[in-house]
Amino acid sequence: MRKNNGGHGGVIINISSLAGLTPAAYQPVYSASKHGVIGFTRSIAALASIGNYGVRINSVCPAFVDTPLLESIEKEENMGELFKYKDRIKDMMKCYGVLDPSLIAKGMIDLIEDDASNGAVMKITTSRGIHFEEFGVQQKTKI
Ligand SMILES: NC(=O)C1=CN([C@@H]2O[C@H](COP(=O)(O)OP(=O)(O)OC[C@H]3O[C@@H](n4cnc5c(N)ncnc54)[C@H](O)[C@@H]3O)[C@@H](O)[C@H]2O)C=CC1
Ligand SMILES: CCCCC/C=C\C=C\C(=O)C/C=C\C/C=C\CCCC(=O)O
Repeated sequence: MRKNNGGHGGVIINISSLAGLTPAAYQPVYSASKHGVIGFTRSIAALASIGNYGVRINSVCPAFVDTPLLESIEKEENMGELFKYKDRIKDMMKCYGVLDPSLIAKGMIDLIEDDASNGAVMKITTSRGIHFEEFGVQQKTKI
């Protein structure tokens, strides 16, 4: 895929979560993995820019989305000792709302079409729709 390796370039979008930017008390391991996705995305995006890969790498961080994943909290085998908190997670879904998957698709198309976005961290919530996390260190670099 890398232009400097015989490829044609392109766009990679890594799927993180709002739980990759905020603490998630009832999903600590999930949250840690999603924080890792963001760190990896931003780092490899910086390398892609330095190395002239012609590949843009971005990440998307949705809040709750209406998919079968949300049903996973109903199973003790998934939640382990945190199963006792499942009603608190359901309360959060009621409080913040649940996004339609079509909005995540729109956000991803926006990232594909925006050739100025590399290393961007897109957030998608019911309250603010599609928007971006701002970091102190430059997050977007043109490729
Ligand atoms: N649904 C939500 O509220 C949110 C989901 N996300 C993220 O979005 C991504 C997609 O999640 P959903 O569509 O909601 O989940 P989902 O559970 O509805 O779909 C996940 C899909 O991944 C497939 N899959 C699982 N393990 C796999 C493997 N080892 N190799 C290949 N395919 C595998 C499953 O068969 C399933 O089709 C995940 O990374 C999730 O963490 C992020 C924020 C919110
Ligand atoms: C084994 C546990 C995995 C369970 C995964 C289930 C759901 C995953 C959901 C998410 O990734 C969404 C994460 C966090 C949303 C948190 C808060 C929403 C705040 C919204 C807002 O500020 O408007």
